[in-house]
Formats: sequence, C-alpha cells, structure tokens
Amino acid sequence: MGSARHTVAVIGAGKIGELMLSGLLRSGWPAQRLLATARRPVRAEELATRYGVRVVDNLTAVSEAAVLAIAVKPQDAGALLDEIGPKVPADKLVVSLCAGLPTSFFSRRLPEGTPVVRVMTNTPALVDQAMSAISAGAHATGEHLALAEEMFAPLGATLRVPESQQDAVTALSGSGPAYFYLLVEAMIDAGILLGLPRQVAHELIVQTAIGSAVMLRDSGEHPVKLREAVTSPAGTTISAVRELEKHGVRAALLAALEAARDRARELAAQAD
Ligand SMILES: NC(=O)C1=CN([C@@H]2O[C@H](COP(=O)(O)OP(=O)(O)OC[C@H]3O[C@@H](n4cnc5c(N)ncnc54)[C@H](O)[C@@H]3O)[C@@H](O)[C@H]2O)C=CC1
Ligand SMILES: O=C(O)[C@@H]1CCC=N1
Repeated sequence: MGSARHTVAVIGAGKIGELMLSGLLRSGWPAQRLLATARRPVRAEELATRYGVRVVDNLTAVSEAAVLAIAVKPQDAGALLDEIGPKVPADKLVVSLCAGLPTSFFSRRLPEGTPVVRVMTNTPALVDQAMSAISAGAHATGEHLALAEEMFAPLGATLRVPESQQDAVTALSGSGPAYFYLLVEAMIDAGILLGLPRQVAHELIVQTAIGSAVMLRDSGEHPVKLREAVTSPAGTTISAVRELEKHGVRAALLAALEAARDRARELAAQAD
C-alpha cells in the first residue's frame, strides 16, 4: 500500500474518530484525503465545518477511500458490516479501533483476502500523546502495519503487539486515562477535605501528575525507585502509603483491569 496520503475514511466519527481526524490534520494529512461518516446530519455538519473534510455516506466512503478506519462502538459494528462488508473491495485496508472485537470478526464479514489491522488508541490523542497498540490480522502485511503506524504515530506513541494481547492492552492503555482522571479527581477532593480551595488543589495535583508522568517516561527509573525517593523514613508519604495498602488500592487496580479485560471479551462475544 505504500506511503501516506492515501484517502482515509473514518467510519463513525464520534469521540475517537474525531480525535483521529484532528490528529491526522495536525500532522499535515491533507483534508481532501480524509473522509468521515456520521449517523446524524447535525454531527456530519459539525465535522465538515470544524475540519473541512467531506462527510459522506458509508458506501461512498468505502468506494473512495483506500483505508477504512472503523470507529463505531463494538455494539454497532455488526450492523455496519452488514451494510458495507460485502461492498468492500479486497484491496482496501480495514483498520478497526473497536474495543474487544478480534480482526476475525471483520474478516468473516469482508471479502476473502481483505487486510485488517486492529488498533487500540486512547484519548490523549487530543494532545498528540496517545498510546496506540497495533496488531496485524489475517492478510495484513508489514506494509499495512507500517501504514497504520504512519496514521497513528502523529497522535503519540505506537507499539506493535500480538493480537492476542489486545484485550489486555485495552484494559491498560485504552481505558487507562480514565483511571488516572479518577485518581486525580479523588486527590482533588482530598485537598478539599484538607481545607484547600478547589482551584489550588486542582493546580497542585495536575502539575504533580504531569511532573510524575514526565519522570516516569524520562528518568529511566522503575516506579518503585521513584516512589522510594519520595518516601522519607517516619515521614508523611509512608503514612499515606499505609492507608492505600490498607484500603486495597493495589488489589483494586488488579481487579479493575481484569474486569476491563473481561468486558472486552464480553463485547466480542455479544457482537458475534
Ligand atoms: N473513547 C475511548 O477512549 C476509546 C474508544 N475506543 C473505541 O472506539 C470506538 C468508538 O468509541 P467512541 O468514539 O468513544 O464512541 P462514540 O459513540 O463517540 O462514536 C461512535 C460513532 O459512531 C457512529 N455510528 C454508529 N454506527 C454508525 C454507522 N452505521 N454509520 C456511521 N456512523 C455510525 C455513532 O453515531 C457515533 O458518533 C469504540 O469501538 C471504542 O471501543 C478505543 C479506544 C479508546
Ligand atoms: O470504555 C470503552 O469501552 C472504550 C474502549 C477503551 C476506552 N474506552
């Protein structure tokens, strides 16, 4: 499939589809090489005005685009594939962004030989800090993977993973931003409990989150080492850590991510 600047159609441009469109545009992908589809006319109008891309119906997208990025909810993928599946020429690349759905879900509904790539990205794509994990399905070659990487690299980091890891990836990095936001929200509430004005608590915690994240990425140190460096003997941090352990925060995270992984599997079973 060669290099970039193929026409990419985002089928079902909701939250994630819009992030893809805006990221590709920021990276210099020409607007005339992007198409989007939407169910509601108001949404179509909004996307066309905001991004200057053509919003078309699904079948037009299928015939005009070289790459079809499927960004509908997993629960809507079956109906979408009933509509477009038989009409997709086998030389198109189908890129699924859907949580849970294996590439075989698409392959079974597409003409024999159609390449399918599965990508799990996340919402920090909005600030070019996404984590996108990319897997080849049946008929997807190295070239198809490279093209998918070319589309997602401008949105942040990319990583190739075996498809068998994608449900776990979804639990970790796909849903991951939500866990961090929840932690931040809870810590801001704790600041209120301690008597700080909300705005002050917000500023303290957000900058602390950013600083900690940059250190995690750039210091090369294991998180245990970074935490130990904060934890003074008989100090404040260890008192807080004791409470976190007492309340089972570590076990809660293990159980939470396992539940997210299981939900991804359920979505696939329900869609089939
Ligand atoms: N929100 C997130 O953080 C992430 C979501 N995903 C995946 O991305 C996909 C989309 O998720 P969201 O953007 O959050 O959902 P969303 O509901 O915001 O977007 C889906 C869009 O698809 C449209 N749609 C549904 N059926 C359609 C059809 N037949 N033709 C045209 N448009 C159709 C809907 O109207 C909606 O605008 C899901 O499969 C989800 O698993 C993946 C990674 C992260
Ligand atoms: O909650 C969800 O199902 C989607 C997939 C990963 C993040 N959001």
